[in-house]
Amino acid sequence: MTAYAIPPIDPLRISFSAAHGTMTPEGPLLTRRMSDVAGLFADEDARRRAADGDDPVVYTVAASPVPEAAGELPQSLTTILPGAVSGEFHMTKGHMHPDPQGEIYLGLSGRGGVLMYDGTRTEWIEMEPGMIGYIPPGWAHRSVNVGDEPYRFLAVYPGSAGHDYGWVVEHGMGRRVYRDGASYTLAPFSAAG
Ligand SMILES: O=P(O)(O)OC[C@H]1O[C@](O)(CO)[C@@H](O)[C@@H]1O
Repeated sequence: MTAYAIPPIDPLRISFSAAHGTMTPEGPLLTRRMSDVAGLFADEDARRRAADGDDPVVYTVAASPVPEAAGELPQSLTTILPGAVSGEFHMTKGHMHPDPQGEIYLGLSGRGGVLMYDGTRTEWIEMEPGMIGYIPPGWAHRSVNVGDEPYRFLAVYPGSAGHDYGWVVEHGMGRRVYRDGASYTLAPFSAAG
């Protein structure tokens, strides 16, 4: 199956591969390449050059068939490929839940983090295999790969939470995450340009 199931759905046994980022049974698979993330990185010219070049995959999201519908608890595996644009690490677009509800991430492989922003305060949670990152209601969230291998995590979230990407475009995310030697540093947020 490569689509969400239609409620009401039966109880499901879902297996996932931390090594391959797949779910069985499968739901929708989303692939975001450099050409899909205009305006995401601070250095938009460098992003455009990468998109016009080999247009690398920035991240994929493999969902189970559990639908994004009220009352359901969908899950997905996100894999952020290693890399950076002018030193700024690969990341997800980031969004706010228009229906303010929490979400959990479970780190599966690689090194990453969750950047959260509520419009005033910024929080950063380092993620690694075996770590749960909790995103409370009212916090926009973006995941970042700060390592040199794919960073993968399981997300579980309320099906009616929704994805508001416009909020992040309007308010930013508080910080940007840059390579700093073998580690990383959080810099003040700047608009893409
Ligand atoms: O929707 P974005 O910000 O591109 O990021 C994808 C993330 O959002 C989710 O779809 C749900 O929060 C996750 O499965 C995934 O990690």
